[in-house]
Amino acid sequence: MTDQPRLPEMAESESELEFESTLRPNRLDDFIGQEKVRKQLDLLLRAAEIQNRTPDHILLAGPPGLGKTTLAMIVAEETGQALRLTSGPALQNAADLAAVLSSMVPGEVLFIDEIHRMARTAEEMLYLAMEDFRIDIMVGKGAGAQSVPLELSPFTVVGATTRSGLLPAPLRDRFGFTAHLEFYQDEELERVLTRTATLLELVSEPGSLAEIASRSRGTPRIANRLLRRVRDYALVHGTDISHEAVAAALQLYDVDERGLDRLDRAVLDTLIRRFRGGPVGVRTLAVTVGEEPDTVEAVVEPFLVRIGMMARTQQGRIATPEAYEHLSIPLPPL
Ligand SMILES: Nc1ncnc2c1ncn2[C@@H]1O[C@H](COP(=O)(O)OP(=O)(O)OP(=O)(O)O)[C@@H](O)[C@H]1O
Ligand SMILES: [Mg+2]
Repeated sequence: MTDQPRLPEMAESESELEFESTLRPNRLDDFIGQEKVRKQLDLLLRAAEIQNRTPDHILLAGPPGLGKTTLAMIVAEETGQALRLTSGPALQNAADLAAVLSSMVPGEVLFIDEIHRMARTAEEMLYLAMEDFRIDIMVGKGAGAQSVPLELSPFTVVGATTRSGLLPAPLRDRFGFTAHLEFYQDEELERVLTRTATLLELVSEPGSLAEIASRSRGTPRIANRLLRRVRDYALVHGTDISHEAVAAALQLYDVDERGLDRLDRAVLDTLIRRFRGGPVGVRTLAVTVGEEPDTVEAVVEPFLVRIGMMARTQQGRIATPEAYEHLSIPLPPL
């Protein structure tokens, strides 16, 4: 899916996807961090098990790389049900969704990634399916077209979105539970990296994984990616995952001490130099740096806001004094 908000710096390749899937925890207990969401999900799944019914529909919301797909797979694993994968962009009309729904087995977990990008007609069919486990299929064309009801076996929808604000309220309301994934603490990312290092049989100097964690923008996917680049460096230079390897590899890939990459810095630099620190709309910023607005909105902005270098105002985005300081640009006189 090329137009999905992409993490900057390194595009996803086939091997990247493989790498990610080998690192996905399969059980809720192995999922690191997100304490609250884990407890909420655990309760929901256990209650359903006791009552011997399919769990409520679950919406997973949050920025890319925080574990939405991983959690969807865990839901299937924990309930012992089959997982069916589809995505918003693949559901371009009601017929696409009808084809998926009519072929589901009872109890199945239907994972709809990027659910905010579904076609409107498919969305309307999904409301009905989620609520009543029933859809109306149109048979025939033109004046002779007829709507035929089709009963479905109960199933659980797990939707994932990086932009829950774009979901129409009626669709949002059909989910019994919405999990809001938060950025991870450095200490949690260090645990993610320790787990990855063990799986990849890497030897690391004390503190070096913490160093990578602190530059990973609160995101497990980025932490794992950076570790992979450091691993490359260590491999080529015949070292362990040392502090020196971390520093050298991250410098090579333009990741600075605070975890900002080239795109983050370009956005801040544009905001400060071209727009005099703002306020400016996030889309204008994106177009000016030549990046997809979705990427800037879903990936860059949340990170910069979180680390206090960008602020959102009614009029648009502004650069904070921390941003000037980080880029070594003098603050304008008041
Ligand atoms: N809590 C976690 N513990 C361990 N590993 C994690 C955790 N969350 C994510 N990961 C790892 O990070 C990678 C990205 O996670 P995942 O694909 O689930 O993110 P996502 O939220 O679906 O991202 P996107 O919005 O881009 O689809 C995976 O390889 C997964 O192994
Ligand atoms: Mg995903």
